[in-house]
Amino acid sequence: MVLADLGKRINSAVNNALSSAQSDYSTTIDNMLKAITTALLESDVNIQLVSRLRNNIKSKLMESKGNTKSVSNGQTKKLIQKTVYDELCALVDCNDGQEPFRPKKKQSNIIMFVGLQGSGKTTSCTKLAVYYSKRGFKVGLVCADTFRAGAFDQLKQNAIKARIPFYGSYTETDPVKVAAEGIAKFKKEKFEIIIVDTSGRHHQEESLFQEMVEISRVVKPNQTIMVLDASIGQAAEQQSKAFKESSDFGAIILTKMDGHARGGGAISAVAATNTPIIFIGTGEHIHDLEKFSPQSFISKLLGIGDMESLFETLQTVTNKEDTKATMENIQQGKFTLLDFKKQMQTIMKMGPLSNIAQMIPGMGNMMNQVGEEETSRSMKKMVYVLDSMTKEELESDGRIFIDEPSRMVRVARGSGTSVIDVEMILQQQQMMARMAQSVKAAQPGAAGGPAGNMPRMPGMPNIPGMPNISPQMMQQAQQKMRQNPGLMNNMMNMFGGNGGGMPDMNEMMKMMQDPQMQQMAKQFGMGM
Ligand SMILES: Nc1nc2c(ncn2[C@@H]2O[C@H](COP(=O)(O)OP(=O)(O)OP(=O)(O)O)[C@@H](O)[C@H]2O)c(=O)[nH]1
Repeated sequence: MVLADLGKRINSAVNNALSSAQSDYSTTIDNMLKAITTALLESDVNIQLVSRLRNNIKSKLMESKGNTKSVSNGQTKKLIQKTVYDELCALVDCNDGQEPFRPKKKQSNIIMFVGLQGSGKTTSCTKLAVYYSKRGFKVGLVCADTFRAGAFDQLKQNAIKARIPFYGSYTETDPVKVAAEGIAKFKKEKFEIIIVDTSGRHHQEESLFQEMVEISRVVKPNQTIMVLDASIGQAAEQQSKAFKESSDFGAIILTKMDGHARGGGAISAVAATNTPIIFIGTGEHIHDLEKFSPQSFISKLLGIGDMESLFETLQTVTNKEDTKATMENIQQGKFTLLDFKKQMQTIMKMGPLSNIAQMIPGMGNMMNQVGEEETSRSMKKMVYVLDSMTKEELESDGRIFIDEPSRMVRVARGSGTSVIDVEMILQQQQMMARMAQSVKAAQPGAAGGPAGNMPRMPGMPNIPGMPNISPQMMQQAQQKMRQNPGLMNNMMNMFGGNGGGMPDMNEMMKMMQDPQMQQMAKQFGMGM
């Protein structure tokens, strides 16, 4: 059973309880808890932890039961959902009360990795290097694994791919010496984060622990991270305890959380040892590293969406200047092809589409319908088309292509696509441009002129993965926006109109709960 199945089973246990025709409150709760605990045990979560969760949920729900005889009222339903959510968060919460490590700019922060061979150490070193490099740190990688032949080549290949400077040796056999040299070199060159990858062994051996102690003494790390393979499930607890005695690591990265049934078991087992899990590895790609927080993890598990992670990701990829320029255009009722290109690039920079979809409430389902590969292919094609346009074309409202259709042929040829592909992009951009006009019309004090005077492409086919919007739907949306300027303001804020150039997540959350917005989203084919 993979983690997504665990989420589904917990959800269905809760939903069954909420819609239960059973008149007895206590029996309904017992049935729900039975289904939840079975699902958790089958995900390799420790039996004592499961039993504690069960008792906590039961006692909290019985305590606040009051005169409730069944779960029929809305208040009780909310209480059940919240209690289950809180207790699941507590199950994976490994907060030991310490302030998390935060690297400081303009000084050398040394991070040392430890873990067994094959746990995903080298991969995670590169992922973390990319994570910090995207946040503006100068990062270097040191390979102090002289035990496994090929370890340096692996780190080197990863580092080159990720464009991270690296240090290692093909001839030196002393890992302590390589680590010291690498650190000295990067410190001299004023690197702000130096990540040291160390050797692993297949088993927890005395020689490995001794090596960790020696490297640690020389390296003097600001943070030591242990890498654990989540597929070992509950055994993660024992492994982390064994390492703790030799290398006093302060944080854990759990790898291979993608598609592994035992991930939930591993997280809860580690949480029980009170060592913070700081990231989880969710794939082999360098961007498949997610900051771990109990709330984010449980929200994603239950398909509620995870705005916290979305905001974090957006912060790293959004170019404030670009967002500001697009917002200025929208305020003037414009949305050029260049604005369109920037939006596409932002979405594509955010990493694998399935990861982004998971963060947005309801979007995961949409991706499931059309398929990630198809959606991703369509988006890439769009970028190729936009890349083949001239500056004049990009800065235009698209009319230029209708006046001179030969431009479409040229762009199609240049991008290796077809004229239909170019037309489809123009249609998408026009749709956004019409929305921008509605936004302008709905602004307080605006003349409120109709927003239908944009050029229209006849008979456009659907774009897989993109909502299919009819002119009627567009009109309805425009009307709703004009009727409700508050809604429009929320939308503006969401796209960065709140002055800081960044989406305002509070506004976004509020907006998602707005019944009108939800109705509109439904019309646009986007679940919320
Ligand atoms: N699916 C998945 N695979 C991962 C993840 N992290 C690492 N891997 C894969 O796990 C395998 C082992 O990863 P490495 O980074 O080589 O492991 P290591 O711990 O450095 O191993 P040694 O260098 O031998 O000590 C590789 O095939 C990685 O691509 C993850 O989060 N998800």
